[in-house]
Amino acid sequence: MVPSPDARARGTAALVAEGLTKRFGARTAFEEVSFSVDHGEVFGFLGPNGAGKTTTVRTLGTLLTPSAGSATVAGLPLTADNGVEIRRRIAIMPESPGLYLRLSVAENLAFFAGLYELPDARERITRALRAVNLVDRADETCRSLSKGLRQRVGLARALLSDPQVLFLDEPTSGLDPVAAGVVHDLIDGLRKRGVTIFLTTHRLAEAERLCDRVAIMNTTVRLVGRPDELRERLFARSLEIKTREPLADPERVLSGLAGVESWQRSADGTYVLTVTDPDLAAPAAARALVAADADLLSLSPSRHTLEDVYLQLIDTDVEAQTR
Ligand SMILES: Nc1ncnc2c1ncn2[C@@H]1O[C@H](COP(=O)(O)OP(=O)(O)OP(=O)(O)O)[C@@H](O)[C@H]1O
Repeated sequence: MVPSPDARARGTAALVAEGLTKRFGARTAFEEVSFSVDHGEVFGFLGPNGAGKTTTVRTLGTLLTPSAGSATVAGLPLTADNGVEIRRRIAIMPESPGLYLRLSVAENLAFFAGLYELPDARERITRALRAVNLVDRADETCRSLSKGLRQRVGLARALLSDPQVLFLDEPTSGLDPVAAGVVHDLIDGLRKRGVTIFLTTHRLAEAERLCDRVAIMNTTVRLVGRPDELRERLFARSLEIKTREPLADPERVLSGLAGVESWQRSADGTYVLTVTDPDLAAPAAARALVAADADLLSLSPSRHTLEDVYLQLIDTDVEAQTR
């Protein structure tokens, strides 16, 4: 599971894409995609339908040949000559786990261990079943399993080869929140064991919970960073103030405060202060409100979610296209 010590020692990234592009005839699936993923990182790849996420996974996974650009996968340049060795070092869990429904869980895993020509198949299958908490379901046919359990068998299949880099394409697609939560916990467990994970998802809360960094993708990579970094980069910092009654003279109370650039009142009556320095602005605002005899209900920094960041970027793209 853990990347080979020599790869770590060389300080190579687990995954690098530089100007990677894939076209199908006149249609561009993705273009000029560049990013780098560190060993042991969980890297989220977010984007709307048709953004090129699955095609990127298939290209990095050596199933498609790029039209332009270059990449390094699990320490090896992505070339036709390296295809076999790259496939030995990685695993891809596609959106649909691709199991033989008439075979049992263990039979499926044995079949794939044979297909991948893996040594010590029996131990690997036991380890993979343990990793996804399915030891006691090993003899059940996959047909009899729920979608969530089949997804876990798919994950066990991907883990058979002890991959250095694991590509998870929409791993919780179609799962209910409880089943999705189980998959999240399993992904957390893999991260703790040092597996590098490249995760495509539509679920922004999932990316926020699981990923060290995310790339927001819409044919090309629009933004890469930690979720909190992206929030800061895209949104001005602000403070939200709720009072029991509207302020009689808000301009007098809120303008000119230390660390505050401007203020406005939102439709629900909250005062939103755009701030340059929250450490100065929050106490200054609290003092001013007390001095004005206002009944202060709450004063807190505005919380933007990764979903806000995503929608802001994707909306900008839609606007640009319709202009
Ligand atoms: N084999 C193919 N031949 C032609 N076009 C393709 C092929 N595979 C993908 N495409 C096109 O490439 C674009 C990107 O598709 P891709 O499936 O990678 O997007 P995605 O971000 O994974 O979308 P979704 O979230 O809906 O799965 C789409 O316009 C798609 O129609």
